[in-house]
Amino acid sequence: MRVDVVSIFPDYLAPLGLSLVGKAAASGVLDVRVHHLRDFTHDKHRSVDDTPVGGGAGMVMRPEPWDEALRTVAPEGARLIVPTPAGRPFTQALAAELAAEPRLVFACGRYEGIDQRVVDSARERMPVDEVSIGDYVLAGGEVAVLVMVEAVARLLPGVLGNPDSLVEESHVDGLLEYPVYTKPAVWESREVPPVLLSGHHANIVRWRRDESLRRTARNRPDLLDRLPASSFDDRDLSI
Ligand SMILES: COC(=O)c1ccnc(N)c1
Repeated sequence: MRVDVVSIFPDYLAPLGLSLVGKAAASGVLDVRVHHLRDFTHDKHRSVDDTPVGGGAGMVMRPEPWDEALRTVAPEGARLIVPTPAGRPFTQALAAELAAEPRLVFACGRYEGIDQRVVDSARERMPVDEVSIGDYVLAGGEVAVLVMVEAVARLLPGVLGNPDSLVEESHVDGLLEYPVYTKPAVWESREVPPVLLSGHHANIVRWRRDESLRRTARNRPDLLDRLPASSFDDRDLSI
């Protein structure tokens, strides 16, 4: 997968060279390229923003540099992702969808955002998703790109040492993941749940599902509402 990121703060994307994503890039599974938006300006001041039409506070990012950048960086076949608080929610399902794409381009907005005509124009050439990583506002899209690229990269074949880790994790089966424990069996008088030491696989599986349901009911009851009734058996209702 090739990933291109356009930003006025390219250094913000340096963490993409580290850890899991960095290893994926080094192994060739991921080809990450960061571009400075100001390289697509032609005035003396390399300006990328201007005052909002219709008034209002702040500045809006000009269409011309963005259009040139995206036409240069995002050829046919790429999928454009625009991080914005006004976007559709970024979810594990969307991460999985994006992980199947051969080429992603991320446009990092700053100020009050990018002139909407840039997105409208790009939509005539490629799939465009305006995506939010949560119900809060950031100073720019760069942090959201770090989040999304990591969530996508870890799903790519060969990136995670043990792909089984992807099977039982939060949001994969619609539930939050169960609590995990390691040695020692007793730590500061706190015991690991005995069932986990029982060696009884079926009981361990049952206990873990019960804990997933309890954690989901406590922290994300909205997720339970989305699950089909067939996801639950009679025992679940007693939790
Ligand atoms: C400037 O971008 C943002 O503030 C942003 C991007 C993606 N998700 C958010 N929740 C905010």
